[in-house]
This record gives sequence, C-alpha cells and structure tokens, in this order.
Amino acid sequence: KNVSIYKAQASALEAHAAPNCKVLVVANPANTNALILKEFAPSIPERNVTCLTRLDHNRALGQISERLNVQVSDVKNVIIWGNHSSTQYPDVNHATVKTSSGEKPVCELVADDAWLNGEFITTVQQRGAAIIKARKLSSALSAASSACDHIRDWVLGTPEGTFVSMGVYSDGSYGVPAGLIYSFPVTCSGGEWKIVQGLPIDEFSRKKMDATAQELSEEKALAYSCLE
Ligand SMILES: NC(=O)C1=CN([C@@H]2O[C@H](COP(=O)(O)OP(=O)(O)OC[C@H]3O[C@@H](n4cnc5c(N)ncnc54)[C@H](O)[C@@H]3O)[C@@H](O)[C@H]2O)C=CC1
Ligand SMILES: O=C([O-])CC(=O)C(=O)O
Repeated sequence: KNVSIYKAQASALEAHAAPNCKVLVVANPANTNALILKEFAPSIPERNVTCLTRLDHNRALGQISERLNVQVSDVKNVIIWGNHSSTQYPDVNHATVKTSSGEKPVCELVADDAWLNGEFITTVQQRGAAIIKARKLSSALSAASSACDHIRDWVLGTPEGTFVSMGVYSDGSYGVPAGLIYSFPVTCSGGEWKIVQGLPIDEFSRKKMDATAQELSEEKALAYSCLE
C-alpha cells in the first residue's frame, strides 16, 4: 500500500513541484518510501529526497545527556546509521560532550561499554515502539520538532564541527550499497548535505551497519516486487 501511495505522491511532485524542491519523507517505512518517491519523481535530483532519522538522532543525544547529567545541547556528533527501524545503529564512537575542560569523547565520559553497546542502543532503536505502546499513538511533537531540525540544518547549514543524521541516497560511502536511502552522518552548507567521510569504523559498528543495510536491501526488493 505504501508503495502505491508514494508512487502517487511522486507523480504529483513530478507534475507540479519545482524541480529544486527539497523533500523530507517522514511516514514509515521512511527510508523505503523515500526511495520509491525518488524513483517516480525523476525530475527531482536524488540529493533532494531525504528521510527522517533526526528523531532517532535526538533520542540518542537525549539518552547520553540524561546518563551524564549534562545539557542535551552540549552533546553532539552521535550518528544514526541505516534504517529508521529497530535495526538502526545508534553510534556514539565519534560523539563528544562540551565540558568546562573542553570537548571530551562520550565513550570516555560514560566509561561503560556494556551500557553503550547494549541498553543505550536498544533504547534508541525501540523508542518509537515504546512511545506507541505508552500512548497508543506515535510520537507527535518530538517527530515534528526533529523534522524542523532536519529541514533547518539542510537549508541553513550545520554548525562548524557538528554533524547530524539524515537518511540520504547512498553513494556507496562506508561500504553501504549504493541505491539505498540510508542514514549517514552529514554536514550541510549552502542548502546541500554532504556525507562525513573518513570516520574510523570498528568491527562492532561494521556488523551493525551491515545488518541495517541488509534490512534496507530486503525492503527495497519487497517494494519493487509490489510494482510488478
Ligand atoms: N520517521 C520518523 O521519525 C517518524 C515517522 N512516523 C510515521 O509518520 C506517519 C504518520 O504518523 P501519525 O501522524 O502519527 O499517523 P496518523 O495515523 O495520525 O496520520 C496519518 C495521516 O495520513 C493520512 N493518509 C492516509 N492515507 C493517505 C494517502 N493515501 N494520502 C495522503 N494521506 C493519507 C490519514 O488520513 C492521516 O491523517 C506514520 O507512518 C508514522 O509511522 C511517526 C513518527 C516519527
Ligand atoms: O513507528 C512509528 O510510527 C513511530 C516512529 O517511527 C518513531 O517514533 O520513531
């Protein structure tokens, strides 16, 4: 059903939208809906079609700020890799906290790998489901607020030294198959996003990044099979 909805939305954009419009897909499955939209709106450049993983990014910042008892605005550079689903990989290996003695790595300050590699990841992965369970409705204000964050940073740029997570069309960076909409760390400037390059990826992260890519490949195949 989503495939036909996003095919129709794409056709409407193709017919009526400015070719330089920016598209943020929120509705789930967000990454694959964005991929279908990109496919059926060929006049809109693929770099103008994105999906929302900023809510997951903000949740990860929130978990770290609570754990360390610091302001959420002092935490930065967490990464959400992959799908906006429970296979996403929230990664704090490159995240830092502003302290009175300068910026410190989150891993060093938390100093609890079992929590970072376990409960932290599952809490962020399952936050959407936990909210639905509690409210019988999905996240509303936090989702809307993160959509504003996504668009604001895309249009106005990310602060120097800060990256954010966005679901964007993969160019094969970090060994992620090209042709998926995958959440990467990005910086934005002049209305364009750019995938942050050259971050070291350890074996634990590699496995988690591959698992969420695998799920996206399967979703893509399923979506395309609905088009036949
Ligand atoms: N990417 C993210 O971080 C998040 C994604 N979501 C997703 O956003 C979507 C919306 O969530 P809610 O607003 O809570 O759901 P909702 O059920 O309150 O609203 C969905 C709306 O879509 C409309 N709709 C249904 N079929 C349509 C069609 N063919 N064309 C146009 N409109 C149609 C319905 O009338 C309804 O108003 C869901 O898919 C949800 O899973 C929600 C929160 C966060
Ligand atoms: O599944 C949903 O509708 C909720 C969701 O995406 C989220 O809160 O991250």
